[in-house]
Amino acid sequence: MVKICCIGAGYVGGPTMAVIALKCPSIQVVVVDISVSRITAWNSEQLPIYEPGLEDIVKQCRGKNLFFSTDVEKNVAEADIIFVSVNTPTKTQGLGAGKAADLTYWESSARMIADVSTSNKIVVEKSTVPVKTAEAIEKILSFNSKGINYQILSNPEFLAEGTAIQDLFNPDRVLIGGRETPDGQKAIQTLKDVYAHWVPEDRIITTNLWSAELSKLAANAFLAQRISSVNAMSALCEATGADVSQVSHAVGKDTRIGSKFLNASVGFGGSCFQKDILNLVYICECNGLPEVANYWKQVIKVNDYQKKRFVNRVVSSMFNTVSGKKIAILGFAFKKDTGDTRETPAIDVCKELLRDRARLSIYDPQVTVDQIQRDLLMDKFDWDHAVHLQPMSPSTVKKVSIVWDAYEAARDAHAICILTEWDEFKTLDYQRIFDNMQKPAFVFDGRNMVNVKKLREIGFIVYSIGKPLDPWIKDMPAVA
Ligand SMILES: NC(=O)c1ccc[n+]([C@@H]2O[C@H](COP(=O)([O-])OP(=O)(O)OC[C@H]3O[C@@H](n4cnc5c(N)ncnc54)[C@H](O)[C@@H]3O)[C@@H](O)[C@H]2O)c1
Ligand SMILES: O=c1ccn([C@@H]2O[C@H](COP(=O)(O)OP(=O)(O)O[C@H]3O[C@H](CO)[C@@H](O)[C@H](O)[C@H]3O)[C@@H](O)[C@H]2O)c(=O)[nH]1
Repeated sequence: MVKICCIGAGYVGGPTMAVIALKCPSIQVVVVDISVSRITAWNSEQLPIYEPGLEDIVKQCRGKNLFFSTDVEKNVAEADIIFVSVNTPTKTQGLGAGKAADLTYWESSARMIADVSTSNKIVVEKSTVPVKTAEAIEKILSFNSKGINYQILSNPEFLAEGTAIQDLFNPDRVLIGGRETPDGQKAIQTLKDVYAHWVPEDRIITTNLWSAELSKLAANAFLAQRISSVNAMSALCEATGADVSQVSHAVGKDTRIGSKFLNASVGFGGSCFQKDILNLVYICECNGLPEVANYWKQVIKVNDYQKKRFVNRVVSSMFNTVSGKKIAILGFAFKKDTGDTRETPAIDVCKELLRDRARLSIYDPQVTVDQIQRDLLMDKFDWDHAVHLQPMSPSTVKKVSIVWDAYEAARDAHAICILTEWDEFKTLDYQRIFDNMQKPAFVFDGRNMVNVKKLREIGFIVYSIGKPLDPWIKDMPAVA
């Protein structure tokens, strides 16, 4: 029986290994992690991450050919294929701080593999890493090899949160990079055989190591670039009376451009886009390519501009002051169908509003009170580091209440900001909400999901990203 061990039981390690276990009953899969609480949760009724469809799969396979364990060394030693799916955050200190990927967790995993291995291994980079990381890992392993043959493969993951299971069941492509030697090609074939249990062969792409590593960064940069492009257009739409939804529909109808990923928003979030583009920028700079670095840097700058622009709209519309005013925040996760808040635009928006002395009442169906408190206290990039580097028992952020109902959040509020596109926000009783709010009552829709016409009929003053402006808002330009 082929034995797979995955180091890192996070948003990638957990779902990908669960799907491999489901699709390959003849393979034994063990997911290991140094975090005892995470492993305990994977072995419990309450999984550590919320992902539609995941619970069913875990329940089907757990205890049969899918196991979660904190016994990292034993399971690594016994495995034939080791996936490394640990976090690769942005460095917060030292050389490359604020840009370069921090490979501390990756390197310690590689050293541990070298320490405990007694048989040949295929080591698979599942984490998103800088191009050429495989070479560094090869060096660590070969300097400590004790005669063991290690083959390193790059197999970046393209799943998106909220649709992870769907993406894993039916991937656009599976990418495997390896050495162009006979041993390298043999290792590629072994991994290909795993995916071939359910992925059609023509969707399994094989490349050299560096192309696979770089393709992951490139794919995320291209995706994020589309959002920054449409968000940049949204500012111009507001200035000219064009409607960004109509513009993206018209643009996306061109089959060369395509319609996906053209929704204007308060900004992209999530643990990957910003981190991976910063990483790409740093790699370009290190390779003496400042023009290329600046090109990609602009994607992040436009994203920051979009978040700032949204807050400016809120404050300027409300007579340039939100001091002491209650503002309801609907949605805190970085997108719907996940409880993940890493780099969510809600953090920046909330922090800015708090700086302007607003009182916030936050509602999200999947994010815990503790997580929101932690996020509002944490410094940039700290979220992706070990727990001991994060505020341990967050003291309550004053002026923030976290409630479990959108109506409660909006009661007596002056304004509502919609920051995550949860489906339930489409069907709220906005008349009831309006009746219980201070007047004038504002809705700032950061996800373009409300029916603007209906809400204006109720009496709301509505701001929707990139849409023709309410006359009220038009007269109050958002100047930074
Ligand atoms: N989240 C996504 O949607 C996504 C998608 C594609 C790729 N990625 C990439 O995959 C990687 C993992 O992302 P994630 O979101 O799953 O991260 P995560 O933080 O949810 O999980 C990483 C896990 O690795 C564990 N870990 C760290 N060092 C360890 C060690 N030495 N031994 C054992 N366990 C260790 C941590 O405790 C943590 O539970 C990152 O490189 C990320 O960029 C993420
Ligand atoms: O038209 C759009 C599409 C997305 N977003 C926002 O962009 C962010 C990222 O969304 P999405 O890409 O769907 O989720 P992620 O889970 O971050 O997935 C991205 O990052 C992963 C980690 O690298 C990759 O594996 C995926 O392919 C890539 O889509 C979220 O805040 C979305 O709300 C928009 O604002 N407009």
